[in-house]
Order: sequence, then C-alpha cells, then structure tokens
Amino acid sequence: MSSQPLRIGTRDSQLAVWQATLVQDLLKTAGIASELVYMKSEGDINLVTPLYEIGVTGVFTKVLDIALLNNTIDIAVHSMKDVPTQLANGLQQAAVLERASHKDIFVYKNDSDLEQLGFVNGQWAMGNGQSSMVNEPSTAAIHHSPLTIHDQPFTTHHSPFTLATSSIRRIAQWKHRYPTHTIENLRGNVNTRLRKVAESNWNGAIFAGAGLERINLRPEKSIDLDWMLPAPAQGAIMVVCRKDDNYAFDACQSFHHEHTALCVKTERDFLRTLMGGCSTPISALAQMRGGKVWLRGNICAPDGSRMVEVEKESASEHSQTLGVLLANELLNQPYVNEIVQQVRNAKS
Ligand SMILES: NCc1[nH]cc(CCC(=O)O)c1CC(=O)O
Repeated sequence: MSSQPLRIGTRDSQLAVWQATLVQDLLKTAGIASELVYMKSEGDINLVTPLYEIGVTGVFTKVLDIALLNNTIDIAVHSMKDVPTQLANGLQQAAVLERASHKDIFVYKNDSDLEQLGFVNGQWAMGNGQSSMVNEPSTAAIHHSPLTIHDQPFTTHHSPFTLATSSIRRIAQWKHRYPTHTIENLRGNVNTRLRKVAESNWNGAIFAGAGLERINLRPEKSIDLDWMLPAPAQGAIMVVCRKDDNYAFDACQSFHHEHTALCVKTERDFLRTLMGGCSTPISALAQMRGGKVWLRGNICAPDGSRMVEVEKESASEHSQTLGVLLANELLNQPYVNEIVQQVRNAKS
C-alpha cells in the first residue's frame, strides 16, 4: 500500500532520538524506508478539549498520540515505562523491542558514599527484613506468592546523605531503606539531570541504567541498585501505530520481541490492576525462567514507611493473567488498601 517512507515520531531529547533511530535502523534491515519526525513533548497544541474524550493521557506520549491520530506520523517510539497502561483509543502496540537493562542505578560523587549505603566488598548489605536481592530471585521451582512485608529499614550510621530524584517510586523505596536521608528534586531529561548532579552538593542521584547506557553516558561512578525493584516496563521500548494501519503494524513485526512483550505486559497488568496511571510508588519486574514467567511486585507508602512485596511464578498457560493475579493477592494483604488510599489522596 505504502511506497512513502514510514514517518517515525519521536521527542527530541538525545535518548528519544537514539531510540527512534534504532527503530529506523531495524526497519531498514527489514527493507522498509522511514524518516524521523521530531516533536516537542510540551508543544502548543490546541486540542485540549478533545483530549479527555479520545482518552489521551501521559505527559510524554500525548503529543505523539495526537500526531498519530491526526495522521502526521505513522509510528511513535516511546520508553515503554512512560506509556500509560491504557493506550489512547484508535492506537495499538505495534512492537516491543528486546529489553535492555531494567535496573535503576545510583550515580554518585565519592566512593565513601557507597559504604554509607551499605555497599561493601562489591555487595549490598541486606536491611533488616529484606529478602533476597531482586535481581537474584529465589530459584524454587514453583512457589505461590511467598509474601514479605518489609517494615524495617536498613540501618547504618547517620551521617547526612542527600539523594536527588523526582520519582515517587524511587523516593519511596529509598526512604524505606534509608529513612534518615534527605531527598532533593531533580527534573529534566537525562542530560540535564547528569549536569545538575555534577554541579550540586548532593551525594548522588538515581537513573534508569538503560537510559544512560544507550547513549553512552553512564558514569564510571555508578552502581546498580540491585535491591530496588524497577518501574513496570523500565528498559523496554514500545512502538505504537494506528489500529487500522496494517502496513505500519506489519513493518514492525521483524523486531517485535515476544519474551520482552510478555514480561512487560505482566508488569503493566500488575500496575493497572493496582492503580491506573503512571508515577505511582508501584514497582514490578517479570522475567522468563525456564519457560515460566516470574513476577515480583511491590507497593510502597509514599513516605517509605511501609513496603509490601509479593512474588509468583506462573506456568505458561497462566502467564497471560499473572500480573492481575499477583496484584489481587497484593490487594488482599494487610496495609495495602491503606497505602493505595494514601497514594490516591496524594495524587488528587
Ligand atoms: N521517566 C523518564 C524516563 N523514561 C525512560 C527513561 C529511561 C529509559 C528506560 O527506562 O527505558 C527515563 C529516564 C530515567 O528514568 O532515568
């Protein structure tokens, strides 16, 4: 149908352009011509009223959603963790790329800071009440939701420590582990945030490992936060197209990564079942293990005073519903409804 190049919409940050260029290269490998269309995520788009009706949400994705629906681009490339769990009406997922690192990382100034965080001899000390590191989950064959209620912080010496991040999810998990630390706001794209950290007196800041690694900006002084559970779909890239656009959809199938798509779907089902919307203190990580899907997820009180975490492994026939199942198990645990209420109140 189309001999015109596919128009790939992207935000104009370095990371967004890198991700869109990756998709362009993959399309080229599949013999499909494309071009990049750059958009500002905060533009002066005069469509405010219809937005609600067409179901557009998401500060990073809105402009590209509208461009798709207005037929000025054919596909949009997003960091999947920024995409609302409910896509705008008229749009569909065309592909999910193979996941890069899902981890949050800590970018720091001085090696002595690591000791203060309990990272000694190349290992994270466990806080009281902490279970295994999230990136080394238990390998028991099948287990049904062994539950851990984490309500005791990691304790270390009480020197002042300032962490910079604006993510509710990262703040909550950090405060849960280090309740005495000070948190500073840090906004902007990754380049801006790295610069602000370098110019500040803060001890350090948290970034998504994938974001910095993709554009070769991961500093030497950085460490994987193996105890922190990531945002649902962190490290994955999603390509979106119009629902009726078979050409664009088909064009993306050569790089659709089935395992990644199943894992991030599971994480996003977990998130959606607990609470619609993004920027919540809800974390989740799903991984394929010997043909099964393993999922761990948690919700934190925004002030870090509590964290409730659950995990479950599913035979493949149940993998489509694992995220919903685990979220419902979490909702039945003590404190969770209370935390959900706190989060809802904080958002409205
Ligand atoms: N919310 C911003 C955002 N969205 C996606 C990434 C990084 C890439 C990814 O997670 O896939 C980042 C930056 C960060 O969290 O440090």
